[in-house]
Amino acid sequence: MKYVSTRGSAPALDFAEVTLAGLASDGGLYVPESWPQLGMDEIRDMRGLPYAELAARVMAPFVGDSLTPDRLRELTGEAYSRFAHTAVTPLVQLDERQWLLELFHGPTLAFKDVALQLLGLLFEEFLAREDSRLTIVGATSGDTGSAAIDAVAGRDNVEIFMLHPKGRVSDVQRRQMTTVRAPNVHNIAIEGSFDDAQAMVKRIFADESVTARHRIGAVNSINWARLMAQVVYYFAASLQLGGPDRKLAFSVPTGNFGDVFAGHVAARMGLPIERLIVATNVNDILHRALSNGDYSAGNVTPTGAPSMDIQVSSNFERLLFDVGGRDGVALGDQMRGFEGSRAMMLSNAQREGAAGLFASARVDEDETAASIRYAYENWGEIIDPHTAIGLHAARHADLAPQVPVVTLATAHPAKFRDAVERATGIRPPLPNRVGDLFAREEAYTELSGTYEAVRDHILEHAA
Ligand SMILES: Cc1ncc(COP(=O)(O)O)c(C=O)c1O
Ligand SMILES: N[C@@H](CCOP(=O)(O)O)C(=O)O
Repeated sequence: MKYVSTRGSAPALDFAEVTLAGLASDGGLYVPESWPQLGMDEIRDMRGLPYAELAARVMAPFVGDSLTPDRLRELTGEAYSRFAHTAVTPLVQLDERQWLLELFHGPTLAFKDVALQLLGLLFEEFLAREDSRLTIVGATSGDTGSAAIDAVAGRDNVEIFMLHPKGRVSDVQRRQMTTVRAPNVHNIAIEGSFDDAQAMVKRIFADESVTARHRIGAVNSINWARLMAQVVYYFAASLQLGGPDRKLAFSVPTGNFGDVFAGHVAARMGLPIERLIVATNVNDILHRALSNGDYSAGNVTPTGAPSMDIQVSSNFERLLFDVGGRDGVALGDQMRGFEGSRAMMLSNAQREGAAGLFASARVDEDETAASIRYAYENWGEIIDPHTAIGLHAARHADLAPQVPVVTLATAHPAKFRDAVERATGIRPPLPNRVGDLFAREEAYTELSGTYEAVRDHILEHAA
């Protein structure tokens, strides 16, 4: 399997290379040069497999020759051994139609663990082969940071610099990052938004003063391996609810468009999916883009679902590439135009290509709180604000009544205790697996929002 850049001019790479590269050298994102196809019988045969085994089966075509099937199975077995639920991503039925796919049973309580527990192992595996080191630079609106740090803390051949927007993540999220004491972990709080942090990360990849001295790697969903691992739970949910012989819809709380793009990949591989509902908060660039083609980024508005306080959604570029004719050169021009003006209109081909599978909804702060309350009062379920946005969109989706709708429950409610308590009066306790989070000392560096300050800090502290 080879991977090509969405901007058409970076070299094609294999899976091991793409995992270590993160971002393509032309500023684009890597995607498989074609989608592996699974037949209906092949998908049916996967029913009943343990999650780690299912993961190895679904991912095998993407991994290609980079790992033997046995080694891939060993790594998925190890990656999912730390989850607190034997199903890894269990389904919970809410009523005859609505379901939750709980993705927060990993060590740091959000869906990011599903991919990052594996990515940490993949880094170790591929770096060992080259006797090489990786300097990871990442941006987080709260959840990727802790999941990535958990996955790489203490490993010899990687170090991680994680940027979060100061004051814009929950106290639990911040502490899950800043209380990890390992010599290879560096937390940085910047003035600004997640978009600012993500733009700096992309600039680091293109900055020769850094890349000449350090091999830079990515843990954000710009890294293809992140998305690949997220494809698996679409199969897991579908197989439990009658797939591939019954179509499901998925409602996905969306920020950087990684999670829902993984659903698009599952559909491209042959999994029958009725609809992917892109649920945004008031930072609604994706809802505008999908409903009227207007992809223009305003300033980020802080909300009670801070992990989705994102305007520039990296993985949307992957969708535009895939549904808009896979013309990397043209898309490169379009994306560079967007980077200059922060605005663009989708082409007709891009809009029509997306319309086949995607729908979208914008959910405001009052609706989010009402959705948390609704889940509690009607089903006794305590859900976090991100999940609540997905559930609101699921309940109001325009779908045939017989189609089951699975909302991706992306974070544990305890990560956003204040918002949940405001909506329900109940303060969800932190699960034991996060330990004495509030007794541990925090350590992080605060930097101004300038690129130079961040770059110089990395150059000064990278081993
Ligand atoms: C809890 C939670 N829900 C939803 C999202 C949105 O996921 P994505 O960025 O893959 O669209 C994020 C992070 O982005 C998140 O942390
Ligand atoms: N919500 C994310 C934002 C980064 O998204 P990623 O999936 O590209 O890593 C976070 O919590 O950090």
